[in-house]
Amino acid sequence: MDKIEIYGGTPLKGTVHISGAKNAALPLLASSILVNDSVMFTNIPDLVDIKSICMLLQDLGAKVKRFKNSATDSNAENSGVEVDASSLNKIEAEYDLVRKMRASILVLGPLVARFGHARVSLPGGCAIGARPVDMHLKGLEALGAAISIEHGYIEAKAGKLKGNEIYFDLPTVTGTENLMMAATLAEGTTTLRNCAREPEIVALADALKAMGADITGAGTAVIRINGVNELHQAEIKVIPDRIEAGTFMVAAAATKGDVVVQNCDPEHMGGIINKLRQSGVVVENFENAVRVKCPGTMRGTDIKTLPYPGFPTDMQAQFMVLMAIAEGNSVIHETIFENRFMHVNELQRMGADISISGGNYAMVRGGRILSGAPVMASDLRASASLVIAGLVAEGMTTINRVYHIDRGYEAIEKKFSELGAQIRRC
Ligand SMILES: CC(=O)N[C@H]1[C@@H](OP(=O)(O)OP(=O)(O)OC[C@H]2O[C@@H](n3ccc(=O)[nH]c3=O)[C@H](O)[C@@H]2O)O[C@H](CO)[C@@H](O)[C@@H]1O
Ligand SMILES: C=C(OP(=O)(O)O)C(=O)O
Repeated sequence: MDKIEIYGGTPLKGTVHISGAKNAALPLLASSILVNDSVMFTNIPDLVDIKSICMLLQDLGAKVKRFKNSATDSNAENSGVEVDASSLNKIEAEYDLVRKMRASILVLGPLVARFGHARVSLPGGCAIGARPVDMHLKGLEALGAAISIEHGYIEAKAGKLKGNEIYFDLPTVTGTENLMMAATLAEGTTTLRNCAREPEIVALADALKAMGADITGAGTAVIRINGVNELHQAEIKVIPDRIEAGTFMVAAAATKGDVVVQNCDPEHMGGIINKLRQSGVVVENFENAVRVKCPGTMRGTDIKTLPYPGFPTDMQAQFMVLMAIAEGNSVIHETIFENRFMHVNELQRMGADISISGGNYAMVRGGRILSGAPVMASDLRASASLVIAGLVAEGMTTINRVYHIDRGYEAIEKKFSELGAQIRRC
């Protein structure tokens, strides 16, 4: 099993190029199921999760081709994917493919919308929490699908889906995406209320519109979809990964470096930039880039994870490292997932002073000097936090189980090496 070794203490310096967003690319690739033709996607990151969804689409019968698109992308290697779902001939997403990645649930809405029938393995929980899909299922029922759960599979049957009013109890990202995709081919109008407002949802709505869908309101709490009979060919470019960008920004600040994070959208990163500035980090915004420097002492600042545009839960673990070394105390309140502090024990092994209270509060006593240690990655963003801790720590850190990181960070060692870090995979 791969490990990452880091010899810490070097301030990061230079420019890093951000890849396409995993959490935008996954629903986009799933949306190709809605089209009885081919759809071309560019700026697709080279990640294990992308391979997983491509394998799932292929297993359903779609033709999936990876290609390079050096004309539009800076990371030309493997950056394009063409999906032709006209040959799709299976409506069952099997357990062996779904268990690799929760986001496989995103094929449910498109399959029912196009074929009136889908069988998708229940994705189950994961290291960060239970992660139910009840709102996805209630929404599909409201559109007229009969849902049953048997033998670990969700079965959804419908004639043609019919537009309806759907109110989400909580703003769910993949739930909003699944229902938005399902409603594009439903008869009549669907109104989704209390929607998630993440940039990835706007990106999906824009892509569906380019394919011929009639959608308004994406990025607000109310999305309206007038169903159309069919969608058509399109070429879609994936938006930059705001979480990858945020991870490099935190790493730059934590190592007291000076880094230009290129190919990102500062508009999507307000929550992250705000907290960095409150901690005393200098962040300059440009049109498609930010520059992060940390000339002086960093201060602890309290953080509460919230749905977008609030501070993202996917940046909580990385920020905790910054708070552990900043002067003063801070409280980190995780409100989205019930079990997203798995990195705390590992950070403590490196010298961080953190205690958990009430299950979802972490009290971080800052001003600590971290020291390298062997640590274990438990999930994707926990792995990223351990990489940042390793970059800051004195001496050698070895991160085990780094397969988690390959789900969501393209060429992470290469990108950090190019900024001067002493990091290698072994
Ligand atoms: C592939 C992808 O885009 N993943 C992101 C997506 O996950 P994902 O879409 O799974 O997360 P949700 O937005 O659905 O989860 C938000 C909250 O709603 C709850 N919930 C969700 C659905 C449901 O049917 N019932 C229910 O109770 C969840 O347990 C959680 O407490 O948004 C999360 C929150 O920003 C991010 O951390 C993930 O990186
Ligand atoms: C939790 C994440 O992803 P997923 O929803 O695919 O598990 C993430 O990207 O941090």
